[in-house]
Amino acid sequence: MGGIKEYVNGKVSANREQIEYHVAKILELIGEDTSREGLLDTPARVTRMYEEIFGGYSIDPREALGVTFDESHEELVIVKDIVYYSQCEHHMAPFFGKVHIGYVPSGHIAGLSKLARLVEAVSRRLQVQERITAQIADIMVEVLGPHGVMVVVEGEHLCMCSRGVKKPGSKTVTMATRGSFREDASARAEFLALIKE
Ligand SMILES: Nc1nc2c(ncn2[C@@H]2O[C@H](COP(=O)(O)OP(=O)(O)OP(=O)(O)O)[C@@H](O)[C@H]2O)c(=O)[nH]1
Ligand SMILES: [Zn+2]
Repeated sequence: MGGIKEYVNGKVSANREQIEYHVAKILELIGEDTSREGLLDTPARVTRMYEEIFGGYSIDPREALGVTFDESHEELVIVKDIVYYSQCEHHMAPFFGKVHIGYVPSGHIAGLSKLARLVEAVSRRLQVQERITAQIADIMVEVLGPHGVMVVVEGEHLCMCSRGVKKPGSKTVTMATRGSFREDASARAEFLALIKE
């Protein structure tokens, strides 16, 4: 993993005026009338939306996970069905679904809400689903040093639904395993069974 820059580079708020200007330009270039009532506030609204949907750039995911406790529990912990919304980096179209995280602690446990904060920090960016999955697993390893981590991400990609290949309802499932989950097929099977319940 690299330095803090790799994760924290949020610029939307600092560049608000420029973003508004360029959104208005795009509206013009697609043939819209930017002076009509319904579009008057659209550049500012889109910019505010960007602050939200790209808010992950302003958060270091390692800090999001930062609150940990020393605890001797060394059995599987799962937080499942964590809803996320992200934007695909190829089309800037939304993709969204659920993240399931399982880990076997080794001396440190994470505050449960912090796992959801970690998901927010890595997903509210331009992303690909595979990278969200791997980053969550790698940051869990880095911050908690667990015996093992397994992450499953389910996603529906609007760039595959409303355009292009047009296959609404298709789901992408990605998985990352680290440590004990990589070596132990029965641990993977146990995790997969528990997230299905
Ligand atoms: N692996 C992966 N691919 C993604 C993700 N999000 C979008 N894509 C894909 O990125 C690819 C970009 O392909 P291109 O051929 O460059 O773009 P395109 O011409 O718009 O492709 P189509 O979507 O097939 O129309 C598409 O196949 C998308 O489905 C993701 O999270 N992971
Ligand atoms: Zn896409």
